[in-house]
Amino acid sequence: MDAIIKNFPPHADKGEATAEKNSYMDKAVTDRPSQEEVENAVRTLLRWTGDDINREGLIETPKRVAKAYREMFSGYDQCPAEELGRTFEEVQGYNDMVLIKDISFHSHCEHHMVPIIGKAHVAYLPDGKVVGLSKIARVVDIFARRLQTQEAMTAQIAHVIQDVLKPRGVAVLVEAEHMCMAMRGIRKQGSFTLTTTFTGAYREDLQEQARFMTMLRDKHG
Ligand SMILES: Nc1nc2c(ncn2[C@@H]2O[C@H](COP(=O)(O)OP(=O)(O)OP(=O)(O)O)[C@@H](O)[C@H]2O)c(=O)[nH]1
Ligand SMILES: [Zn+2]
Repeated sequence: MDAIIKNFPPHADKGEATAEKNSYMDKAVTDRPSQEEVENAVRTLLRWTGDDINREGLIETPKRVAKAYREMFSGYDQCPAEELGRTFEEVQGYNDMVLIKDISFHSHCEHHMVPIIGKAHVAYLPDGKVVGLSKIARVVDIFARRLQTQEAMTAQIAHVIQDVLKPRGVAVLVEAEHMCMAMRGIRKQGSFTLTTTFTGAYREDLQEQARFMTMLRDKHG
């Protein structure tokens, strides 16, 4: 496990980016500003809205926003691989699909820093060992609490489960609404984006893929 958990700044490459350097499994070492700096930055954004930063209702806002950001972006302080470290082998030889549906998440798009609201559906085909169900949801949350594109988040969830748990295959389907498309820009409410990543048997065997999709669809009736 130690070999997998590495620490380095996620954007610190000096023109020599490698897949390893940008590993989705890392606990990022961040270069955070001071409390004073971040509160000043929020004041600048408040001025950018056109509001009066000195009115009573906004006095504490910079502090609140700084605190909210630490919570909403807490995924940078956590390592998804670590969550998958504890596994169970006593499952009576169970080796069929484990599917966790409807894992709700809130993320933020890396382009506009506004919410992405959606659900992830994650399945894997065990190879002798399973992981606690909540750990899969924790992995989704960790990646969601970073700035994201939906495509990257979908791939990251699938690949970390594949790399750490080493099941026969992983299937991830993410469905989400992007507030940057609903609240601004094109302003399309209710449009959902679906993304999938399949690894191992799910990628190679179309029947396994179809079974995953059927089990998801069955739930929706
Ligand atoms: N592929 C992908 N695109 C995303 C995601 N989240 C937001 N976007 C898109 O990122 C694009 C950024 O486009 P730009 O033209 O650079 O920025 P913009 O002028 O704000 O774009 P508009 O939203 O079209 O006004 C937009 O088309 C967004 O819809 C995502 O998770 N995946
Ligand atoms: Zn966006």
